[in-house]
Amino acid sequence: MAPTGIVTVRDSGPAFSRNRARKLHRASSRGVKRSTDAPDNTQRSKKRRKSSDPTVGVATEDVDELPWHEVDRPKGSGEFTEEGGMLMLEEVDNVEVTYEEQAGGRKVAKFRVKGKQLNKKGESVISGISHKTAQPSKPRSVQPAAPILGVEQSFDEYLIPEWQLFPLKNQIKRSLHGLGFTKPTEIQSRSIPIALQGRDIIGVAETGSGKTLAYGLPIINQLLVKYAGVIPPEQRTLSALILAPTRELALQVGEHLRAVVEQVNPSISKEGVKEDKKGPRGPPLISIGGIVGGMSNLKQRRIIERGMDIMIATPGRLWDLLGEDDSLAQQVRAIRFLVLDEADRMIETGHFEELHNILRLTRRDSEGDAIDDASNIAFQRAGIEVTAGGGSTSENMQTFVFSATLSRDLQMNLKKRKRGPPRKKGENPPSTLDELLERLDFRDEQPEIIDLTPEQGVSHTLQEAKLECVSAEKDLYLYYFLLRYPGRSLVFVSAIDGIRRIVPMLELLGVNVFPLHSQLQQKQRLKNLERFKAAPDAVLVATDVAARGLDIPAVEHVIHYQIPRTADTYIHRSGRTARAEKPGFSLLLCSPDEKRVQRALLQKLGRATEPPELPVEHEVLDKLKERMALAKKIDDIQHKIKKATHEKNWLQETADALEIELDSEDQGQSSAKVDEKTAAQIGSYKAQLRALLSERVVARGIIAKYITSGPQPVADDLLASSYNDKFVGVNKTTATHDVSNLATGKPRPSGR
Ligand SMILES: Nc1ncnc2c1ncn2[C@@H]1O[C@H](COP(=O)(O)OP(=O)(O)OP(=O)(O)O)[C@@H](O)[C@H]1O
Repeated sequence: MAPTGIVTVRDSGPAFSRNRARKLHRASSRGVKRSTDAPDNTQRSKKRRKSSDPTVGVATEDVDELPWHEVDRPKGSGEFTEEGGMLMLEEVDNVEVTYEEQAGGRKVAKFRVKGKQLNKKGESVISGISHKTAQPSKPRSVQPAAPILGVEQSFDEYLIPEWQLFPLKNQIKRSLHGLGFTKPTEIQSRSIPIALQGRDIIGVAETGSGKTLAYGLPIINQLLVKYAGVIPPEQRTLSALILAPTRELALQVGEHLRAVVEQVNPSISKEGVKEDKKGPRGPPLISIGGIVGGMSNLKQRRIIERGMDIMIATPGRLWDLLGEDDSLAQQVRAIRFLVLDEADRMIETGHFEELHNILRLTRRDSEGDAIDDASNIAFQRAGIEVTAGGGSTSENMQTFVFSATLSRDLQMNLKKRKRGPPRKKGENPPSTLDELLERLDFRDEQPEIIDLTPEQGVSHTLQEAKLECVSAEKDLYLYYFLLRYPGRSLVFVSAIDGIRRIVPMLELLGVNVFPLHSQLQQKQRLKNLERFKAAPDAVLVATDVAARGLDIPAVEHVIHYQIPRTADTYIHRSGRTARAEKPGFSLLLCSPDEKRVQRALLQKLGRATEPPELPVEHEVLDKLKERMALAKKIDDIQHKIKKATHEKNWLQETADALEIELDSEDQGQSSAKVDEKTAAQIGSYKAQLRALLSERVVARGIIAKYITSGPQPVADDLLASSYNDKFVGVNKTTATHDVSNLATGKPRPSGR
């Protein structure tokens, strides 16, 4: 009698339940066994369970020929005795299961042992039996690469049914499933089919709506098609150039695309066989590289020499490198995909010229030369040899322009430009962005414009609010907010000086805070971002360098410490939270002197009403004033010391350079005395602050000593941990909750 067992899968889905085992047993005349490497357990088991459905069946022929081996029976398995029960448990490694559709829509599973050589008929050979596999697209000599690269592995579409209709390679679908992206976002479902048809796209959709994969998946798909059945060369030539406005964004886009690619292609050995993650690593199937400012030149040269399929670059650094490397310039000319991510921001970052020159490399014809004498000079200066209209640009290059904020005017202009007469020579374009887009040589007669701009400009899952306070108290309100609503918070300020003041002060107050601005070294910028991402309660104080595109998981709050200069900046800053359908909160701190700017901002955003005011527990706020005053005193003194030390160093350096001796007065003996006194003062302030920070702030009406009595006994709440950790007598609530309750007129839930 053939042994009875369980078919299950090691790497996906839970083990079979007892019930399921019984049903499986019924579904197969020979009994079922346990496989440990089939990819799609859950759905497959569903099909088996539905075996009464005539269109779904499982071919079990030859199953017994697979190299099964017995494994220990789990404890309690003897209970499965009804209907014959489970007598033994077996498993098998490295078996791939594919489904073949047969007449009448019946699906039949075929089994193949991975890594086995194909015979002459393209069949894999195992234990003396043959199983048909799909043929590689071109007949090829037998080589180990074929089973992995030549044959697209099966993927059970039912695992992510909402991606089923998208003609993407199975590898991508498997990866989307692995990443948990079970359905496309709206911008993805609108863009991907069009991009796969070879069309150009201008896509506008709210922040955090998945624009990166909207353009990224079609690019990866095309590369998978290109490499199907072929071992990619060690040295790649560039297929896609993605331009992004900031270093962080460029690196993040790279990580995002790499996550999709790596899920399915851990690595390819020199022989083309897919290796285990722990095994020897060869070149990746799709190579993605980043070229950004602030990275070592040597490292970037290495990346370029190694070659890549997809390059993500900031325009400034790429233009520098193009000047040094003719072959790179030639590769850029021949790219298959050009992407401008956050196109509108790129022209704000002062890299318009570089961007414009890079775009010119991708133009097919000499039309651009009439508008472009200046860039001819730039090319000569940079030492780049470009023959206008030269034949090496690709005819089928696709262009994707994406942002959360491309004005409707601009989109209209783009349409008109294609239909209407060309602009006369000497006539200025309506805006810098229009001018930029004019440099784009869309191969498409009429690029597809997908405009999903939300009416409010910001993500539909964002709760907005404002808090009016005088400038001098913004620090206090900020500190209050961070304690009152713990969670990952991103604070935007308009100038680096503000960061230099706010960060040390919050540090003194015990807040886990990090700075991010353009004057920090690149390494430090990335390190701070990583630290911010790692701690759930961390605070990042940043300039608008962090406003665009950064996808930091679970940012709960965005605080505009100063009113942003433009509506777009407000939208992008606020878009660092409420991403991928998650809720988020944005708070505008507004002082009386900013009121006019705030009104103008709201008008630009098309808002008829102001955002609701965040309710504040004033009695708690008052109690924070003492802490804040001490922190300010300490910070002021430390700042003065730093400044004095800096001046002293400068004096000494100048004296050294002039080869003169400083007398004792110059050397600042008196300042040493001041230092001692000051150090004592700082010590005393710090001790006071420490004492205050060690106590929890107690709201009015609470008698902390008598938590079980008094006008408001709080013991029950403390036991239930429903209180805010930092404030006794104030309930744990979210800012979104408090503001929306206020808007609906419900009683305030927080505090008492
Ligand atoms: N189909 C999907 N399902 C679930 N999450 C997704 C999906 N596609 C992308 N995401 C996730 O959504 C988040 C936002 O994606 P992305 O950074 O591409 O947004 P964006 O539209 O470019 O935002 P921004 O305008 O701010 O740059 C990312 O964390 C990404 O991993």
